[in-house]
Amino acid sequence: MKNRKIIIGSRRSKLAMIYAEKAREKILSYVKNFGIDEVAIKEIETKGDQVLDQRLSEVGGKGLFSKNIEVELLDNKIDIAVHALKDMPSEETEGLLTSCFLERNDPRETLISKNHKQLKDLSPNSIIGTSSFRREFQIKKMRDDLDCKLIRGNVDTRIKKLNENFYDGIILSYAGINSLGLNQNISQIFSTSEIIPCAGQGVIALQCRDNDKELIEILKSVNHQLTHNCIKAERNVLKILEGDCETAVGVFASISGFKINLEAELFSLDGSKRFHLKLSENINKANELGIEVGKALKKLSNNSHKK
Ligand SMILES: NCc1[nH]cc(CCC(=O)O)c1CC(=O)O
Repeated sequence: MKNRKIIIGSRRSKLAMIYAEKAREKILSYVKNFGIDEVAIKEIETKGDQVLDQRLSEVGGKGLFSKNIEVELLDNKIDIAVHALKDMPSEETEGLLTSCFLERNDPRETLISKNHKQLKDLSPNSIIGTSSFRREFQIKKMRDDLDCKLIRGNVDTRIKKLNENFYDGIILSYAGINSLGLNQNISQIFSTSEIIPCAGQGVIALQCRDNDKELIEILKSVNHQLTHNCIKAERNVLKILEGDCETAVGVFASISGFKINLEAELFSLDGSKRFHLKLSENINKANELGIEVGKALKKLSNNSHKK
């Protein structure tokens, strides 16, 4: 390939731009081998950024953050779309390919609270800001007196709303806060078993057109294989459950030696029932493990997780 310029498209938010820059640097460290001249970044506004007063599931569900960016990719206006994997629907858009993932950032969930209190020390009936049913049910599992209220917006907007006393605490991912350099706000970090993250949390995904052979080759060398194995397992659980943003499901895969461990929990639609599973497989069976756990959870829930 000669003198090709690559354009990366990403959401306009500060965090998305940091993710795009990470992807850019990673690609640049490989391009010498591929004859790429320049890697540019283009900011794209998405519906998920525009509508800030409703739950994502109410605005229109799947792909709110990714759709506009995917359209630009299909229209040849950009060459690579960078997404926070957890914001992507579990089914791939026709004509596109997502098979390159950067090494996972810290996948854990954190509490940011007034006066740096831990969850157990919050006053009775405190208000937690989250727009995710998964986080709501997981928090209530630990403290059933707490009240969860909708919060939307970027990470910094959410912290601002906490400081304006609309909430006593908010739950955010470590990866986002850390990437923005806002760690000093963190009051508590939960282990991935205390609060099982959502599938793909902390993973940056690079998507391209499925017929862009040159780029597919480059992205193959950029891809972090162990992360790839983990998210295959995690996202297969979502596929089997046919979940959307309203599905309250935590899924987390980790590698130890030649094993891949998958822990998952699924809640019924009203949050009253919890189904939990933890299984291990040989690392080259990541796909199968995800399917197995997904099917087992589906059976346990007897479709109580769906409308
Ligand atoms: N849905 C919002 C979102 N999408 C990606 C991240 C950052 C974490 C990540 O990259 O997985 C966040 C914020 C959060 O959950 O704290």
